[in-house]
Amino acid sequence: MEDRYFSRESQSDITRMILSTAFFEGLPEEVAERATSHVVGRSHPPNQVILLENDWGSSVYFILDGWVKIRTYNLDGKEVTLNILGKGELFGEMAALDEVPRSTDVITLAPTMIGNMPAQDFVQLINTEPLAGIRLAQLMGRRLRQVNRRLRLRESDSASRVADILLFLAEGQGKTTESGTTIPNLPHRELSSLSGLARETVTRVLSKLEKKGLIHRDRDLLSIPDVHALERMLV
Ligand SMILES: Nc1ncnc2c1ncn2[C@@H]1O[C@@H]2COP(=O)(O)O[C@H]2[C@H]1O
Repeated sequence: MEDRYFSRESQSDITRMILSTAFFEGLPEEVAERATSHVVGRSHPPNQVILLENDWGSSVYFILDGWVKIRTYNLDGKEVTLNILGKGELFGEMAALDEVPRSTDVITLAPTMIGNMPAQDFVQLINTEPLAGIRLAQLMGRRLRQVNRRLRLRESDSASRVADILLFLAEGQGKTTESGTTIPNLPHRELSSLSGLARETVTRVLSKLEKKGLIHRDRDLLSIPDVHALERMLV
């Protein structure tokens, strides 16, 4: 699939989608509209590199649809998935705020639509709108909590570690419906890389969780009827 810039006519859709993300919730309309006035929407095929570790860049990215993986490599050259971000999340804020190179690679995992905001507009927004600063601090706090929890569970059993991964996907992009919280039904190799467990182990644990009624799966979605029941597994 070719990259495709959205036509001018759909720019208002892009703006609407960005304004409906959690980051902009509660911000004065005129402030949010000014901040997003230079955003360019772009759709990407799966497995497209959006950012490369150590590159310099000048944009912050809002995921409008689809999902991306945050990837780095360990000293043996093995790929490590640090996180998977979905619709409504943003990335690229670290280099934008610190004026340092990108800290990781970011790659699409599915057809993904992304809004690119010039870093200077993002920084200006954070500088002038306290609520935007709080939203950013909340987002970074959530990501730090997730990393801490993953470190704490490093030596735990495989069921706790798979539950942790499902929970943090739910925290980032879960949608709550009547049947619980739903997240994308990601390929097991991605959950394996994210949890540090073998793919076969992930497959086995997911089947057990499904038998116990802790998750349900269909082709594209995985639903968690009771998030607290999964939380109780984190030992
Ligand atoms: N552990 C993580 N969880 C979620 N996002 C991350 C994590 N590490 C890096 N990122 C994002 O990946 C981006 C890579 O480019 P930046 O360093 O500009 O900003 C980074 C963050 O937005």
